Amino acid sequence: MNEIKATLRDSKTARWMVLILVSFTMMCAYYLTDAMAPLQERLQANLSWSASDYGFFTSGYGWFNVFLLMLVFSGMILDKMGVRFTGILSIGIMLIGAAIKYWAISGHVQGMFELNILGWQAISSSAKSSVVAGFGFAIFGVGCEMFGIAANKAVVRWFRGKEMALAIGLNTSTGRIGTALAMFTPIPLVRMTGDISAPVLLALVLLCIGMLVFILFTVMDRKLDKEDADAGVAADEEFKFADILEIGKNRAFWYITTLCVLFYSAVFPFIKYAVNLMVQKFDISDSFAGYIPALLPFGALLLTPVFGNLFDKKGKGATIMIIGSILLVCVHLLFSIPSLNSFPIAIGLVILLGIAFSMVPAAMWPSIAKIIPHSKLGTAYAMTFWVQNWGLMGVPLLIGVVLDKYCITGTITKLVDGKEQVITQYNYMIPMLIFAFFGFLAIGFALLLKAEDRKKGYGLERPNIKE
Ligand SMILES: C[C@H](NC(=O)[C@@H](N)CCCCN)C(=O)O
Repeated sequence: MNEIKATLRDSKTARWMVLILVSFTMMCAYYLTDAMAPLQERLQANLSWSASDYGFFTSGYGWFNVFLLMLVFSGMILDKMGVRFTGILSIGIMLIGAAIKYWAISGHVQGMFELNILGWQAISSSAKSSVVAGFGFAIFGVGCEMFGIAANKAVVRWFRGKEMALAIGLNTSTGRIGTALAMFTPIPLVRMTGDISAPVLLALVLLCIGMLVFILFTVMDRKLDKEDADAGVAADEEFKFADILEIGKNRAFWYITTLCVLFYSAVFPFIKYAVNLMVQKFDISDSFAGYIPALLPFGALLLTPVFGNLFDKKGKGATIMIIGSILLVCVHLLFSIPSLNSFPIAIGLVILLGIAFSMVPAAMWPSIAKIIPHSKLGTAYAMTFWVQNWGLMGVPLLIGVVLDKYCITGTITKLVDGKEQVITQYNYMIPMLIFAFFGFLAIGFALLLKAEDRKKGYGLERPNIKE
């Protein structure tokens, strides 16, 4: 009988160490993604952005991923070059993008921008700084998504057959710490420094530390490669174009992917407007408003591993996704009711949204690993992220335009950071109904997934841990 040699992967300490290293960088990336979200009002007042400019800038995250198919290339690079190379490359790309974004909002870009193609106004008059910041965010988005798939693949590599869903859940949770910090640290930082770009600068410094931490991970991962080679563990197959076709033929994959774009379209874009919603609908003071949406990722950060662990031990992955989607619809419908505007309701709804935001990701990402072979996992995650990026790109823009067109209720003049500023007021009912509609469709796809799993026997309702 062949003796199976223990590798670094079999050491609990090594596995969890790897998770800490990868997750720290994930946290820095997520902080950078949302560090400007609480500044919507200030960006509008200080840089003369409209809600559409803010939506346009925010949609920048997905431009290159979607239109230049950068996510698909990222998946190929990941499956061909491995997690170490892809991880370092992605952090480098994030740093370049974030530096451009910083430059754009720190007063170096002034004036208005219009793009006319043969007399047709392709981009209506927008603040130049929002266009340049959007361009930087587009580059950053390429790196951030590339890092996301590399991190998922790294975690699966180290935790396969062990605490896989728990580890993916913890990795995602650490990302959520970044999002939570991004909700409540930027406004105090701007107040302290008097500089609207200070949060982005802090995020850039954090990401440089993230790069160093990730380099430590590559040292451990290289060691595992060597041990695997010595133990005769076959290296992953290289990427082939046929993989895309093969993954594309899997109906369950499309159900998960469609569920993913719908669900995330109702969460990440919501986060971008949540601080403003708290100020304008729930009348929460600007300095405190960020703490409420921070409960969302904070709740998710505590509960994602709980649901990941539940999935590992008890299964019920598809059912968890159905319940999470139902919860999402209920929360957005309640947010849309104008008379429900008290402080406890804001807190309660955000906490419920945090629970939904833990359930679906905790079951969704490990489910992909259950239906797609490991060698094609990078490509599969990339394809899912690509479809998801249509939502991350389109929905914030849609919400910005809807706010400007249908939701303005007036303007008020108030003191912001010691200056009198004119602030546009919005009624958020229509945006919340749009988010609820996405959630409603997500329930349908979660149900289809459960039926497909029953038919094909993928085991999404069965535990992940092999006893
Ligand atoms: C792991 C997963 N990541 C994604 O869905 C990314 N495509 C989007 C990251 C956006 C960063 N704020 C997740 O966060 O659940």
